[in-house]
Amino acid sequence: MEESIVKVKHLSHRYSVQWAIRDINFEITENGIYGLLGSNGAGKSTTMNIMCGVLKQTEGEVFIKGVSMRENPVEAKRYIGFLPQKPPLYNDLTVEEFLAFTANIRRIPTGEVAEAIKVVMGRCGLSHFRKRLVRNLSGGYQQRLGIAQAIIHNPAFVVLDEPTNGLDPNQIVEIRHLIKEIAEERTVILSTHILSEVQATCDYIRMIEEGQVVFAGTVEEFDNYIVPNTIFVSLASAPPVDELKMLSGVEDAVSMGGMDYRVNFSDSREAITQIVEASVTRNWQLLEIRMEKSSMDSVFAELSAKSKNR
Ligand SMILES: Nc1ncnc2c1ncn2[C@@H]1O[C@H](COP(=O)(O)OP(=O)(O)OP(=O)(O)O)[C@@H](O)[C@H]1O
Repeated sequence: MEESIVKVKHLSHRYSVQWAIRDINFEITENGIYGLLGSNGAGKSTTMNIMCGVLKQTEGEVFIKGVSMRENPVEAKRYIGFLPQKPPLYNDLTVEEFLAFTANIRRIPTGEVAEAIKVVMGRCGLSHFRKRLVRNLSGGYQQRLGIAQAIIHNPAFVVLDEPTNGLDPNQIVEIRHLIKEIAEERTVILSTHILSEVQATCDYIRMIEEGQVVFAGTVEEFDNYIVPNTIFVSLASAPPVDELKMLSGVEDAVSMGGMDYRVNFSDSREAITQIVEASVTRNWQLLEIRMEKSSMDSVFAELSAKSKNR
């Protein structure tokens, strides 16, 4: 049996009267970068805080490497590195001092602290700034330090809550690069409400909306979830849609109003060839033909609407 890295079972949480998350279930058994995607207030931070043991759930269980976070929090937390939405940095310490403080909290044996700091500063590109006060680091380097404190004890599982939030475009690229590097050796789960973030960084997606998981799969599956690959066709002299449906390679066609059609195909090359040929011989006056891949944004909008209509 594959070893479970993290298992979330029937997780629900209520702040006073309102449920923030309701019956969240998932299991991660393979390394990779997992995106927890959802709009603001969807329940991402609540889920991450519970997974990392900084918030106690109302119902359900979280297991990290088979260890219950509720029953054995100290042991479960050994396997986790966590960068909360607001990085827990101390402005008046230098980078090195802050990492020494973190190493202590993480119970790294005294004799191993210096080496652990050196390794993590190298990994996160912080070595040049070891003597700099945290307050004097740029936003991007503060985030690097936030990631460094999350991995200093070499955890198998790293949780990053909105790791690129508030960074400028260059810093975002650098942090994404760093996340990919640290994920080479471990499982990373990151939250974001930005679709392009998931596309650029993640292998898998869990989408959460109004406290419930509405999608779980690979980024590619997510992209194709609602609308399968189709062909968009625009014909100035629009024929009845049935004529398109009769063409070989075409499985179905719908009129989108005016001159536009969406065509489902069994064979894309055959369908395109047939449409182009027919538009010449039957004088349909082809204006445009292109493959359509559902955009992440449209999938996101549809999934959000679906979860609201449930
Ligand atoms: N401490 C709290 N007390 C009461 N309600 C809270 C608290 N923290 C979060 N909530 C509510 O719980 C719901 C989920 O919030 P959560 O912060 O988990 O969402 P999120 O997906 O991380 O959103 P964001 O991207 O805005 O941080 C929201 O409706 C939020 O208002």
